[in-house]
Amino acid sequence: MTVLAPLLQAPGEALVALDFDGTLAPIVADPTRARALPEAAPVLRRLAPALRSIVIITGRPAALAVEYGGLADVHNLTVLGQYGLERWSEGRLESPPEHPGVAEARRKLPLLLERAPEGVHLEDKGHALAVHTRRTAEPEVALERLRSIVAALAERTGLVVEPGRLVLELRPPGMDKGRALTAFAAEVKAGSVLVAGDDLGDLAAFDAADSLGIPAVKVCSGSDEVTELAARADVVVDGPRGVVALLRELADAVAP
Ligand SMILES: O=P(O)(O)OC[C@H]1O[C@H](O[C@H]2O[C@H](CO)[C@@H](O)[C@H](O)[C@H]2O)[C@H](O)[C@@H](O)[C@@H]1O
Repeated sequence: MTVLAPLLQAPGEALVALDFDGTLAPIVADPTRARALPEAAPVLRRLAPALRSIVIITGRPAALAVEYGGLADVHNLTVLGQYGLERWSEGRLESPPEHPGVAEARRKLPLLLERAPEGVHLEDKGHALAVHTRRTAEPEVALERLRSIVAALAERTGLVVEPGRLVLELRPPGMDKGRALTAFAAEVKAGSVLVAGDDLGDLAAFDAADSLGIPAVKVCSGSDEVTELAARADVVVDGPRGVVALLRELADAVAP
């Protein structure tokens, strides 16, 4: 029996919740160059009318995920960006005022990173700041060295640290992918859910899927970098290509 069986009982009530980087878009060294696989948008366009809804829950700014995903013309799609702070749907973006701690962290981080290993780079997402180590000579070592510096700054600025794939993000508290998924599933009255992710931030969405009280399928977009999700997933697929193949299998079943 296919792992998709819980959704196939009543596809019109099914919610598909997807992460972006590492799930729809292959991981690359420069975050500005990440793009969803070209097959992703067409399969979502095919799937969306047959399902209750599709939601992308990402650490990216919502508008950027739409742009990098080529998703602007996918209807019945909502993008919850910045771990749920932002919302994009049908071309409309809702974004809250900036947390004051972000401005303070933005001012202080450059000085704190002055002695960081060569290749550490800062991504300013407006509502959050991401410190990346992927482009350093020893990314894991660099990440460990920066952990306490970033944690101390989070403490001083009222932000929280969101760890991810060779990245430490400083972002506002109060929202995460689990809360975002729980609220969205209730809003659309989902009768079943498929949730797919690759990174530590997606664990909260896995937890939420298990607590919704509806049939849930947890999909790990597998990688050598993060192993925690595989242990919790119903199925592990081969990175973004595997995720898109699974979505195509779903589309073939519900929107032939
Ligand atoms: O929730 P997501 O959609 O998975 O976004 C999480 C973070 O993804 C991005 O960083 C990751 O992907 C980069 C591009 O492939 C890669 O270079 C980096 O090492 C990864 O951590 C993004 O840059 C962050 O802003 C997102 O929050």
